[in-house]
Amino acid sequence: MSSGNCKSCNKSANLLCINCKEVYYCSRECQKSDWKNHKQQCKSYEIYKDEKIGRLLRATREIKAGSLIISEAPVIIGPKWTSDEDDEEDENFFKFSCVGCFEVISNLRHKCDVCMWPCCSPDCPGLTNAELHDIECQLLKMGKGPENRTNVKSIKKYFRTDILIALKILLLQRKNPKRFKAIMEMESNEKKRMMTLNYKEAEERIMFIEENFLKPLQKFEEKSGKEILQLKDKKTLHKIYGIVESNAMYISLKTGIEICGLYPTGVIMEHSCVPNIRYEFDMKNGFKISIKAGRDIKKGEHLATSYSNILWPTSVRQQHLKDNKYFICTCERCKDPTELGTNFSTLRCIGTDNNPCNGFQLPTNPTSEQENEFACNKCVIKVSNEHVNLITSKMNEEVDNILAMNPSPLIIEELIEKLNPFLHPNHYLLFNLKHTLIQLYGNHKDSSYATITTEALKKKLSMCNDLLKIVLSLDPCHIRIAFYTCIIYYEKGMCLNEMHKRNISGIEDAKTSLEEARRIIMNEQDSPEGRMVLQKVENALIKL
Ligand SMILES: C[S@@+](CC[C@H](N)C(=O)[O-])C[C@H]1O[C@@H](n2cnc3c(N)ncnc32)[C@H](O)[C@@H]1O
Repeated sequence: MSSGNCKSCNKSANLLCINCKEVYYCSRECQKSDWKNHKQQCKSYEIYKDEKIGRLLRATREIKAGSLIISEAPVIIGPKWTSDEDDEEDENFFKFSCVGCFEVISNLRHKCDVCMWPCCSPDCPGLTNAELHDIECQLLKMGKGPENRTNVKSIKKYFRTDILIALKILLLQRKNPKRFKAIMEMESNEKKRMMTLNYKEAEERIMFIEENFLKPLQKFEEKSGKEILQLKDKKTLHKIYGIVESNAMYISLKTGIEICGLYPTGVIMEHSCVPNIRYEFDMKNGFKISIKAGRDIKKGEHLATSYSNILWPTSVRQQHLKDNKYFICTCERCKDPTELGTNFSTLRCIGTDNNPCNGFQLPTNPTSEQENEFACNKCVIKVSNEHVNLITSKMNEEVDNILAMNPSPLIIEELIEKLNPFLHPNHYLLFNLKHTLIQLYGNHKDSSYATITTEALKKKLSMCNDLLKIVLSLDPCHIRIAFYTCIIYYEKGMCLNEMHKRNISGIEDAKTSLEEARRIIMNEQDSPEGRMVLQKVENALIKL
């Protein structure tokens, strides 16, 4: 254990400040008594305003990897404001969220005593929690209820959880005006989202809110002569949805259900496709967020998270950020046609009939939708962006269809063979196929470790090494795709273990790979998948 001198009384001490990891205390009392002095030194960031990005967080000193930078409670928590596609598809599928704790309920046995909205149990603690259902319960009570209380379609049409987050925020103006003000000061991208698809979808939700809850509220206000909510117009509701779309963070509950929350300082973090921040939520402690340095951060660096999926290629990430967060990302990965040397979007150049080419086609201007095209690094051939989008989306569809069918290793091998002449070996579509394939080699009925050939083992090992190069370039500190990287190390370890049994590799190599898998997944123990994979890796290490 490391030690130093207590910052308060100078005695020898080994209690390190968990936040900055810079100073020691001999006891909690000494730490508490010094907090007023230490507070400013401990804080490692400042809020800075940039012309293009708006507010952002900037490191005021060097921050070591793993240090806690921010720990704060949400200003609001609620169900997501968009419905999952699966739920929309099947209109008779009976799936609701509990209005108290947001967990899925598959029947309507229980209802909140006050507003009659579905809940998981009359004892659900969320129902009476001042931070959760209590905020909107009285307004929901004013609602008309479903048109037909025995018809699933009608019930589903009424109990819409996608409206709850906006209602909660609207009601904060009465329940907690300070929080309401803090939320209304967040970025809403008001002008940029005008008439976008998000705007149109929000418009429909707003009309539902007005018809079912705000009209009855207005009637009540007129009758009683009391104003309950000062702001309840369409413009305010659109601003609220704009704020939620631009700032809300997704939180996965233990059961895998995703909800969302707004955090006072957390929302200021900017986006980068090469993030330096990781965060986790404490479900048992009011969904408090802990924001930590994902790697060593230098003084002056911006604190950045990724609003997108870093396993998507640049064109897809760009479109997603443009459609949902209303900006064009110009981070080092987006500007680099090779995507940090991975060639994640690179195609093969097929040349012409007379002049076949073995070069590669790369985007010329990846951050510009209008000016971008693909150009060969060996010949003069260029391909338009639209053409590339068209052929990759067709291939994407085929890959998705095959992967959805629980394919055998052979079927995936055949598809890789088919796409190989058109794509760089590291292209994201081949990455997806190979990431599935390494998990099937040795573990599928057609390719178990008992029957797999040594040649196939060598192929699996080489594929694992290729995939590792990609994930370690995209996410060297395991900030966002730890799960994917851990799986590759695990499969590599299992493959090396089998090779050891066949006397073609040392056991140490297998152990090193499995230990790396364990180290990486340790940070992901909060998620059910993370815990499951950790268990799998530990079992494999025991059996070595
Ligand atoms: C969660 S907010 C971040 C805080 C915001 N900058 C503010 O002033 O409140 C997200 C919005 O910030 C802006 N933003 C975040 N990252 C950006 C980036 N890398 N480039 C340009 N704008 C960015 C976009 O307007 C985006 O919709």
